[in-house]
Amino acid sequence: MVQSVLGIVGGSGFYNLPGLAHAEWRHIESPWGTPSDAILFADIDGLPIRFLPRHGRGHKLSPSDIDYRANVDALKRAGVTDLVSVSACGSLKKKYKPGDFVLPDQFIDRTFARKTSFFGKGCVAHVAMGDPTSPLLHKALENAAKSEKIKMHRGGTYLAMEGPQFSTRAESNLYRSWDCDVIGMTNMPEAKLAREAELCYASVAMVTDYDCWHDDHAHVDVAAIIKVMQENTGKAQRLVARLARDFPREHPACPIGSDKALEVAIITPPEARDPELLKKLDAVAGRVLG
Ligand SMILES: CSC[C@H]1O[C@H](OP(=O)(O)O)[C@H](O)[C@@H]1O
Ligand SMILES: Nc1ncnc2[nH]cnc12
Repeated sequence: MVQSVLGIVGGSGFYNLPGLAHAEWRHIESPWGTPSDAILFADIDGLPIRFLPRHGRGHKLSPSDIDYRANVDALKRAGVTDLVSVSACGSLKKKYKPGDFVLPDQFIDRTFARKTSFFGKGCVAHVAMGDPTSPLLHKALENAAKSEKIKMHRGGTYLAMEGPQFSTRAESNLYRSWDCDVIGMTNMPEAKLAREAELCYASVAMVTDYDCWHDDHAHVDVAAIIKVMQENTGKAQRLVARLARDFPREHPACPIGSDKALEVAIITPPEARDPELLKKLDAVAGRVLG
């Protein structure tokens, strides 16, 4: 049996998880770089929780400066089996209002200045990304939202842009014409790397604004985002606490195979693999590389 360890990546405005038992910030080293911050080790009703503030406490890292590989690797080293991202996002449709929570089940990656894979020269792997999020995590998050009376929309496409500037109106309308639902700057390559690390992944996208396409709303700015985020953070913390209390203590096998993603992904044969790269892959791919 594999014990569940719930990882939480806190986005803008979500830098701490107060009131947890046995809470302790621990620095985890990663061969991939420097994680955004120490990881808060704690538990809720006996379920181990590992919390990492994505931009660091004090919001010191922009979306392009975050070392997503180091973050996912450090969370894997900290024992995480299931990873929930909590993010601020802009709404690309009228039906998603500031304060609403969305559970995206698809992503479009428009980022271009980030390291997107643990694999490469000396060990090539191609993981499946057709279904990038975990249906079991979605169900658990939906139930937690229901119990906490938080409005949540299940499903939708999250457009990940590079930033740090917000979109032009032409870009925003382009993404709307692609039928995207919400926009943010961080869930890619995070979701790809979580899959490579065989972590079940889900993102809670908390709507803070209507980006810049909506005639009846002012264009997005950070002050407005912070205001909505302050209202949202309490809700997000309640959601996480409820999710943890009701979470299965034994990690259930992922119905879409996220927790076994590497079994059918590595194409480089053992004799051709680079030993230096294999050393760095000890946490994310140790299960299959031995
Ligand atoms: C502070 S507004 C823009 C910023 O907020 C979101 O971050 P996160 O996903 O970590 O909550 C968005 O993606 C941008 O990075
Ligand atoms: N409109 C927006 N675009 C990109 N990232 C965001 N994060 C919050 N609102 C956003």
